[in-house]
Amino acid sequence: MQFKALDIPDVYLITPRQFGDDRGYFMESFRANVFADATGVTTPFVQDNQSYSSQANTVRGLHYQSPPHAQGKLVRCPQGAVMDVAVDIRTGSKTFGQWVGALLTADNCHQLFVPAGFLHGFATLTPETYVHYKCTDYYAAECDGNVAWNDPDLAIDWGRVHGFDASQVVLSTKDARAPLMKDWNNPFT
Ligand SMILES: Cc1cn([C@H]2C[C@H](O)[C@@H](COP(=O)(O)OP(=O)(O)O[C@H]3O[C@@H](C)C(=O)[C@@H](O)[C@H]3O)O2)c(=O)[nH]c1=O
Repeated sequence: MQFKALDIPDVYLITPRQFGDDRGYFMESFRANVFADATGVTTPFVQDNQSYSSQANTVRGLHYQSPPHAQGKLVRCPQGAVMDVAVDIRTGSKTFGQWVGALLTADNCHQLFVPAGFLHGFATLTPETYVHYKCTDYYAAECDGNVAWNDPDLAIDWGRVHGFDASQVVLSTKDARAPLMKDWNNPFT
């Protein structure tokens, strides 16, 4: 399993090792000791989530849970393809307000680790897309929050070269009403 730190420290792109044969392949998709050694994150993952999006150009995000229930997330795409994005909202961070993204597909088996203190979101690049992620804290509705996926101050590229079409975006009602960063109170002080 390979871990590559991205341009924002603490965000990792993870490539599991595949053992291929005539049947297909086997891989370990998560291993706690290897993950902790590579990232230094020892907070256990306590909840697994899966979402299914029927259409391409669906954006879920940008989401966070505020302290004391902030979540680190280990994200993968077992069917289809997504552009997965992490935005640094850690007050005082040198990379505050910056984003990194990774193409996660069922074929490349890549995973993105998004630490606590980040906004997280993804755009589906294919119909019939599943996203699975492990979380380091339980869902807490009262700590749930979001920021607009298309905030011009963030200027996120949701995967235009991979076919993402912003004019066709599919959003939840909640995400369509999300505030801009400049109008939002950051709970990560
Ligand atoms: C996230 C979550 C939602 N729910 C419920 C609340 C709501 O009624 C329903 C759908 O929730 P949402 O619309 O927030 O689902 P969704 O837009 O898919 O939200 C997710 O987006 C990605 C990008 C993340 O990073 C996740 O943490 C989560 O915020 O599911 C849970 O019961 N447990 C959970 O852990």
